[in-house]
This record gives sequence, C-alpha cells and structure tokens, in this order.
Amino acid sequence: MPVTHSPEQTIASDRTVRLLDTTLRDGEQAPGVSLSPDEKVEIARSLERAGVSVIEAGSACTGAGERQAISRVTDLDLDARVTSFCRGMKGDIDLALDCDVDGVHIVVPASDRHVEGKVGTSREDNLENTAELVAYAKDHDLWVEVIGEDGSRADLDYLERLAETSLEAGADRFCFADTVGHTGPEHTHEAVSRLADLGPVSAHTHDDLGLGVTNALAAVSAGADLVHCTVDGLGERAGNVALEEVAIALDHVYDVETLDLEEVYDLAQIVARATGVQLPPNKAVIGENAFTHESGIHTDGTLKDDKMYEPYAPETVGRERRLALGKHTGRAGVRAALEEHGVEADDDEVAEIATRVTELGDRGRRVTDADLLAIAEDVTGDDRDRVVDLLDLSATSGGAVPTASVRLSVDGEERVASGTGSGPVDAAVSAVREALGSMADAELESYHVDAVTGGTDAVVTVEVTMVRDDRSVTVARSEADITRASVTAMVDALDRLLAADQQPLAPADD
Ligand SMILES: CC(C)C(=O)C(=O)O
Repeated sequence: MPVTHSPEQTIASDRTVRLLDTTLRDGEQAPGVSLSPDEKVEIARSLERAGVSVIEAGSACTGAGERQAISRVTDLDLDARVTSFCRGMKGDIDLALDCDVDGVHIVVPASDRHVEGKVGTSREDNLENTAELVAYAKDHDLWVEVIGEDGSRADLDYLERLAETSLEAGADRFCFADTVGHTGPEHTHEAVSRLADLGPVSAHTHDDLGLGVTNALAAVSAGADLVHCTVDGLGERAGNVALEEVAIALDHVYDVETLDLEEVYDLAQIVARATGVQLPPNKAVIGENAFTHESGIHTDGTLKDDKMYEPYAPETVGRERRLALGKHTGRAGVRAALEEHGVEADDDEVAEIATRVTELGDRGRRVTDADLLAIAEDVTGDDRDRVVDLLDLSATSGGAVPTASVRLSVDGEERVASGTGSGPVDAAVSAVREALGSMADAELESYHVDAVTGGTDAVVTVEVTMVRDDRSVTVARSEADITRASVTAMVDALDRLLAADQQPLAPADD
C-alpha cells in the first residue's frame, strides 16, 4: 500500500486484477535454479489449478532444451495464456513462435543506462525498433506485452513515449518494470498512473528493498490490472514479488479476488521441491511458522478465539493452524498438546510439564511431540513399555546398491529385516518398514536434516513428522551418523503412533 494515502490511492473491490506468473522464467533465473521440462509442466498445471491468467513459461532464446520445455507447456492447452520472454530482436520472436506460444513479452530498454550502456542504441532508434518488433509479433497473431526494462529508473517522459509507441504499434499492454527493485510506492504510483492513461498496464516488481508487494499494490492502485509475480517470490537476486503475497493482500485488504487461494500452499511446496529452494519458516502465507503459535499468551488467546492472533484463517490458503512447544509455551498450550495426544494430566502436572518444556526450550531446543510425551510420562508416572525399539542397525553404501539391516524389538519380540534403497537412509527405512509389516503403515510427512556443528564430524539433527490416520508425531534425534539419527527418529515416531493406538483419547472437554 502506498505510504502516502489519498483517496485515489486505494483499490476498489470491484477492480479486476489478474496475475501473471513468471516462476518458470524470472523464478528460474534465481541463482542455482534450473527446472526440467517435467518440472515446468507440473508447475504450470498447478498454476492453472490456482487460476493464474498468464504463465510465462521461459525464454525461447535460451536454447533447444528450454524450447522443448516451453512447447511441453503450450501442449497442455491450458486456459491460461502461455508466453515466452523475448529480447528486443526478431529472431527471439521467431524462436517463441516455434514453441507455439500464445504471446510474447518483448523486453526493450527504458532507462538511458540500458538504452545506451547495455543495448548501445539511442532513444529514437529504440522507439523505432520497438514499433517494428511489435508489428512483427502482431502480424503473427501473438498477444504482445512490451516490457520497458529498468523502467523505474527511466526518464518518465521517455517511458511514456516508449509505452505510447508500443501501444500505437499494436501491443496489447505495456509493463512498468522495477527491474532492480529500487523504487518506492510513490514513484511507482506516479509512473503507472501516467502509463495507465495511455492503455493497459502491468507491473513487474522486484524485492531488493523488500518493497515488492508494496510497489505491486501501488501499481494496481494507479491502474495496473496485471501483476507479474513468482511462486515463493523466487527470481533474480532478492526475487520477484511473491504470487501468494500479492494474492492474499489483494483479497484480505481490498476484497479483490485473483486466485483460488486454497491452492497456494500446494503450489509453494511443489515449487520448493522442484527448485530446491527451501521455504523460509517465517515467510508470509507459506512459511512453516505462518500459522504456528508458541508463546503462552498467543496460544492461550488463540485457544480462546482463533482470530485473536491471526489476520485470516489458515484454511483460506490451504493450511492448518499449529501450536508449537518451546521456551515460551504456557500451560494452555501444554494442556492443548497433551489433549491432542490423548494424555490426561491434572493441573499440577500440567504446570510441572509446562515448566520442564520451558526449560528444554531455554536450552535452545525445539520441543517436539516426543519430548513432550517423555516429560509427561515422567511427571505423571505413567510409564509405558515401548511398542517398537531399535536394537541394532547397520547400513552400507559403498556397493552398487545401498543396503541396510535392522534388529527391532516389536511388542517384546525380536524381528530382523533388511532393505535396499537409493541411499543408506532410504535402505534403512525400507528395512524398518519390512520388519514392521502392516504396523508401519504411517506416512512420513516431513523429513529435515540440520547440521548442528560444522565440519565433517558434524552432529546432525534429523526431525521427522509421521502421520497415521489423523494423528501426527514429530520427533528430533541428534547423532553424528545421519542414518542412525534418521532411523531412530522414525522408529521413535512409529512407536509413539502405535502406543497412541493402544490408549483411549482423553475426553475433549477434560
Ligand atoms: C527483463 C525483465 C522482464 C525483468 O525481468 C525485469 O525487468 O526485472
């Protein structure tokens, strides 16, 4: 939202605003990111499910592999318009045409730094070239957006001329690009207002100053009706404005619908998996902590009223609320967590458990379900026999096929099994599943590894969350050996899930 408010700088709820996703082009330009054709297809399908209007599938000029990937996306025959990025040259438009795209983004320089310093042309020649390229693309029945690169650092009068030339030559729209994410909402508003007087305008904002969403909203308030964004905010340097953030901001603050919001979390995870770029836990909408409450005050408030510490329900974006345990946990949070695991405890016991949870948190530890349950057993004196225990583990990865064998105690009986897998952890997990048979019918919901210390002798912490029916248990184990840490964590989680099956749930209103 613009910092300086005036009545015309708002966004009316009856505005039609559409989203252009450039995860497959600008997102893929993030350092270290490269998507296979199959991954592009999977992401494009998810973008279509979410209801994105335009999918920029790549840059046809990059090479044969990229063209094959773009063609795979155009072959999907999606409702969304599928486009390619093109530099300001006819050859690029031809390559895009080879991929059978619906449209192109013709990127031409807008600032003098780009006109003279990068492309080595003049303002006038740039205008002439742009008009020719637009006419060429229109002659080939393409939808055309002209992007004035580095537009936020361009002379505004020249930017207007560039937009006017593009639109007069037949372009469907002109895009205001804050290429290096350097500007603020006031300038964005002024520039886009002037461009919107000439014809349809899009906004392409980067997040170098953390102003990506602010500038996108300023552009919309000034008349832009198409916002370029990327899933998870991936993109060059600090990234582009995040699709999920623009969509929720428009929905929550301005009541303007752009997407099926329930799809955004799935989308975020698909992109994180494909790109290998982890979702930061504190990221709005999609971060692990976005709907997690730990502190006593917040947990207590949330248990009294869901909305107490949340701007909108997590289900809006396909997520669930989570109460975490840690240094700041209070009694209400502990009681709720114990109830979730079917553990009964009186008020004094809850107070003692809360104190011990806080102490564990004070030591810098994330407190998992397994930690809570172990503390609760100690405090309530409700010792139990383990259902499953790991007695022995060996794993080898030197040969052609990684192999592992395990010896488990299952309900007091010893079982031995072996397994193979893609690596020693995978092999050991197969061996555990083999030994447990149908008792291992729990799903591994998440698996995280953190090196706690540096160096090749690092201690690693493996945290797993396993789910069986509607119960989930998180366990963390630290060891120097990653295979042992993984298997111990998994066996402990299975043990907790199986033990939970053997005890009745406490009444909900206890
Ligand atoms: C080249 C253009 C489209 C771009 O990505 C930008 O300006 O950030």
